[in-house]
Amino acid sequence: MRIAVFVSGSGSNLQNIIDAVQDGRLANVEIAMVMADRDCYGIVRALDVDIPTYLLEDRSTFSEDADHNLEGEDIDLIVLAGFLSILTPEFTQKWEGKIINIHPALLPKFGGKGMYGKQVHKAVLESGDTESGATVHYVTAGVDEGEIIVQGTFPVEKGDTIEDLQRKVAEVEKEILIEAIQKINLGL
Ligand SMILES: Nc1nc2c(c(=O)[nH]1)N[C@@H](CN(C=O)c1ccc(C(=O)N[C@@H](CCC(=O)O)C(=O)O)cc1)CN2
Ligand SMILES: NCC(=O)N[C@@H]1O[C@H](COP(=O)([O-])[O-])[C@@H](O)[C@H]1O
Repeated sequence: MRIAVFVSGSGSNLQNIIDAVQDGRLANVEIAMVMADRDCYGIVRALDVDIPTYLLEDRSTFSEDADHNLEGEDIDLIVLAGFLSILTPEFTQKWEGKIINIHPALLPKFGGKGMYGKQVHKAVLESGDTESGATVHYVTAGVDEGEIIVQGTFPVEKGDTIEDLQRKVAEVEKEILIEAIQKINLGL
């Protein structure tokens, strides 16, 4: 299975996929390309292992530019990994059922436009919820509205900070993203 990974940030989820391919947890999966909508450390991680990488900085045309780069590459799955731009309806329609995203909360709670990174953790803490987690879902034109594939949970403890949630989310994401990709890879 050939996958393309879209990034905007540190690329910890991309690194997790790279590691899983290299150690055999993701057998017969190839990261064919990485595309970024801004200069970010995710690009460094991709270049370190010689993955073809594209920096598409014009946000107004990212979906169109990304689609152009995907043409003829036989991509089976697009993974949004810490990706922060909203893809156009045209793009999500063309690639329907082939785009997944990882979100740092238990959707459908704490999702939608404006809900990314620390904003999500802040909202979870302010809600008083005693459980949170992360979600891998299919991507549609709406933001964070697609069918849920896998979720993982952790307890939110009294006194937890945004940084505590970031750490706990990262641990759960390491598991569920690989589980989701493998599930799709196996046609389950
Ligand atoms: N069409 C879709 N595009 C994207 C989806 C999706 O479900 N449908 N998921 C997001 C990922 N995401 C949450 O998991 C998310 C990312 C970004 C935002 C957001 O509000 N972004 C800001 C801009 C932030 C920036 O560029 O620094 C905005 O659009 O105003 C919300 C949710 C990826 N794309
Ligand atoms: N709504 C999108 C969103 O908030 N994505 C979140 O960005 C973080 C950094 O990812 P990274 O380290 O892989 O770049 C991850 O926790 C991911 O869930």
